[in-house]
Amino acid sequence: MPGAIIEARGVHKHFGALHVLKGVDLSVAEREFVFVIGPSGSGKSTLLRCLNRLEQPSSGSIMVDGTDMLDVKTDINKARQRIGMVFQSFNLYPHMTALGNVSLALRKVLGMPRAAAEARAGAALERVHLGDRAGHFPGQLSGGQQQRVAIARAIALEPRVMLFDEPTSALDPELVGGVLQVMRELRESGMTMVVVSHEMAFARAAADRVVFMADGEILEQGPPADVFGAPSHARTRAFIGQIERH
Ligand SMILES: Nc1ncnc2c1ncn2[C@@H]1O[C@H](COP(=O)(O)OP(=O)(O)OP(=O)(O)O)[C@@H](O)[C@H]1O
Repeated sequence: MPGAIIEARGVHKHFGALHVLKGVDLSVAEREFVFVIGPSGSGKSTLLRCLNRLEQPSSGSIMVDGTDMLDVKTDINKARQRIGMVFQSFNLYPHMTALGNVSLALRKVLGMPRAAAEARAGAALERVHLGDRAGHFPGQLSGGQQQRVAIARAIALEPRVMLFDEPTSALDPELVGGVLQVMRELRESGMTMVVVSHEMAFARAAADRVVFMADGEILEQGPPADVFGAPSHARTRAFIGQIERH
């Protein structure tokens, strides 16, 4: 794909005898919002984790922002600085404030001096609408607010792409909306995003492209209106039908 910022080709991943990714090709254009859906165990998280090499693919090629993620000569920590990731669990330090958590990442990863790191961390917290919670500890924040701190921590590093792995799955339903709103705003600001999530209404409303995975393969993909409205594959139809009955 011309202008792709993520280009994964023929990615296979085995965990022992388990063949989890079976030759996945995924290209993501700059500023594109790609939403990956599919049944549990289909390999969605593994694919996402291969993109920033949290998992080492068994074979294939992965280029992100011009960097060969699988080349042994690639400085993987440096490459990962340009790939923000948000997980289901927030992974915040409980003894540090929201500002402390975000600025620590800047100091550790970018080596920024404390004052500059705190200024940038404060701006990132503003972007996730937590400017007034900068001095709060994680235990004083709701799950949704903690996840927004985790998003602030990722965007403060000014990544070129953001990966989200089930970012709202651990949240009570009433806290999901605030996190999705922040993701929507991030997308509107032009961030390239790949999201694995079961938030189908959000996928319909906000994604540029929906990718349906089953059994380690991409079975179909396209604009949300097509994938949800007129899925071409029986497995997609079954999956969407099942989700919508719930
Ligand atoms: N580190 C690992 N070691 C062994 N098996 C793993 C590992 N990580 C994932 N798997 C297996 O790989 C398969 C795909 O898992 P993955 O988490 O990628 O699926 P998923 O589509 O994201 O599912 P879910 O929606 O349930 O998160 C599953 O069978 C899982 O048990």
